[in-house]
Amino acid sequence: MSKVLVSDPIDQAGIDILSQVATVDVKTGLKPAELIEIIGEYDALMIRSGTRVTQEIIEAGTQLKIIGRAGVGVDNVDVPAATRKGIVVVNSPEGNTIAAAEHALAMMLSLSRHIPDANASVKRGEWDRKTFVGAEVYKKTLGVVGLGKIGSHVAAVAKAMGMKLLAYDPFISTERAEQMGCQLVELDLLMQQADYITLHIPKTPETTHLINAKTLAKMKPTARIINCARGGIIDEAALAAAIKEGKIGGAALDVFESEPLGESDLRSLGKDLILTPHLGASTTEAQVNVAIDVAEQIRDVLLGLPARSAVNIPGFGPDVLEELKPYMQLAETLGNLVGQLVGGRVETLNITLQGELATNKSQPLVVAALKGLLYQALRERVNYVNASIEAKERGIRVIETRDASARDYAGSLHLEATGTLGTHSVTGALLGDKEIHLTDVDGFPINVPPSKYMLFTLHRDMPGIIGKLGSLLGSFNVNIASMQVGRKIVRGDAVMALSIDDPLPEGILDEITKVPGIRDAYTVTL
Ligand SMILES: NC(=O)C1=CN([C@@H]2O[C@H](COP(=O)(O)OP(=O)(O)OC[C@H]3O[C@@H](n4cnc5c(N)ncnc54)[C@H](O)[C@@H]3O)[C@@H](O)[C@H]2O)C=CC1
Ligand SMILES: O=C(O)CCC(=O)C(=O)O
Repeated sequence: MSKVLVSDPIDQAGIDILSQVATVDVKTGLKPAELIEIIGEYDALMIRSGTRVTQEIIEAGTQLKIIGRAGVGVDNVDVPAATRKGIVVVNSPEGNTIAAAEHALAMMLSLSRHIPDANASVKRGEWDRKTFVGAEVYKKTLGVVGLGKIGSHVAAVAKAMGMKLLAYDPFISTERAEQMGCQLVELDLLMQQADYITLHIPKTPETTHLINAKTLAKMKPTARIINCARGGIIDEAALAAAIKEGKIGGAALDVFESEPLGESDLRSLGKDLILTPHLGASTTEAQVNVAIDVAEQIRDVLLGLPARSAVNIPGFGPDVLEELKPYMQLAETLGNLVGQLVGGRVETLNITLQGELATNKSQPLVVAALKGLLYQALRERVNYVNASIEAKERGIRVIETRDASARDYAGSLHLEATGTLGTHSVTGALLGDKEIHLTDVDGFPINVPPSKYMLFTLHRDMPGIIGKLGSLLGSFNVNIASMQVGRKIVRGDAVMALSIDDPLPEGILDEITKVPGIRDAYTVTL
């Protein structure tokens, strides 16, 4: 049975799902060295933001197949290191969207009305109504930095509260922003004009200290900034100074450059700064959502199925996967087959997407074909995550072509591989949307379903050759399940595709190529 380590607090709903297919150990609060020591036993690791999955931990995770982040941000996982090792990294892109958006809105209102400090003063026995005079958000301008899932929800609620909306997001269109009632502007303008600024962007090298002394200096002295996205997007020292010097109206932070927050100037600032301990996703609903979402993906991957939200398998979104699922196996089978026909080192793989596939997203099919192609070399070590990297590292050039005019089948794939030993090609399609058929080998039309053990010959189409091959195989006790010849002209060159019940015994290939008329023979295990 597989083993899953859960190293951060995860809702029981997720543990229950994992327990259907694996032994689950919940060990929270592990130090990095402790995690390194035990991670080698586990097939999957499930985390929240508390565990930092470094390259060292990934290297030690020799059995790891998947890392599941029960949340959105995967900045606490060394994703490139996981990808190199073929480990799938999944997250829950939507499970905590509402929770994080509502936390940002709560921060905005709390800041405007000084709720945390007013509450603390009443609890101290005071009745101070002067210090805590606030400001309305109605008709004020909210600047949303990052108009993705969380930013959009914040914008929708803020609009309903009567706020004017500016947005900065270089990756969305003006039309999309307008649909959400936002005017898309540059960051500088947003910083200058907004009364409230809320950040909803990932932490990347480009967004680290995006908000710094210079950008803070552009804000109105009354404006307030909220960060419920990631620590480090705001330069904390510059922010503390700006608040202390009264250069801005205030800030609310849920996330910090280093978590848990240690010694910091931020702790000593008064009512114009609100701090929460990374609570954006901490609602009962969100924790159930993300635990189920990620646990289901871990379960699926452990069962050999694809994950719906893998962050390191480009182009494998759930909608694309659903559409291409039947063709993925076709691409993988053809890749495996052509790799074995070519033998040796492959230098170039030409992939032609034909018919209806010509208009589809092709990346998953290319990855599946490469996974098949590399199977002989890497066996179980190649998967959808690392197939492209492995191909690149082996110097395999991938050329993609589209041919919408090919109409024999709704959609078909043609793979041509060139290696040090020569060039071979295979074409395949789906019958009845499901059943894989080989429709062409080396330019010769055939129509056979692939089987586990196959023999292909390139021969001269002449009387007696099939009989001779049949007798030879019989003399080696090889049972033929099916056989088909593909030829272009009568008595010209031809290809024979045989499905056999067992692997070919040693030495028989040489005997086959000695049969007069047979030029080449290839045995394949799929
Ligand atoms: N405090 C908490 O507990 C939580 C924090 N988060 C964080 O919130 C952030 C946003 O999450 P989602 O909305 O789900 O992500 P998302 O991927 O839906 O949206 C992010 C948006 O940021 C934009 N963006 C990327 N780089 C940018 C840049 N340099 N400048 C401006 N915009 C840029 C993207 O185009 C996208 O529209 C993430 O960092 C996530 O980790 C998410 C959930 C809970
Ligand atoms: O696990 C958590 O509570 C943090 C959530 C978060 O920051 C995220 O989903 O990106």
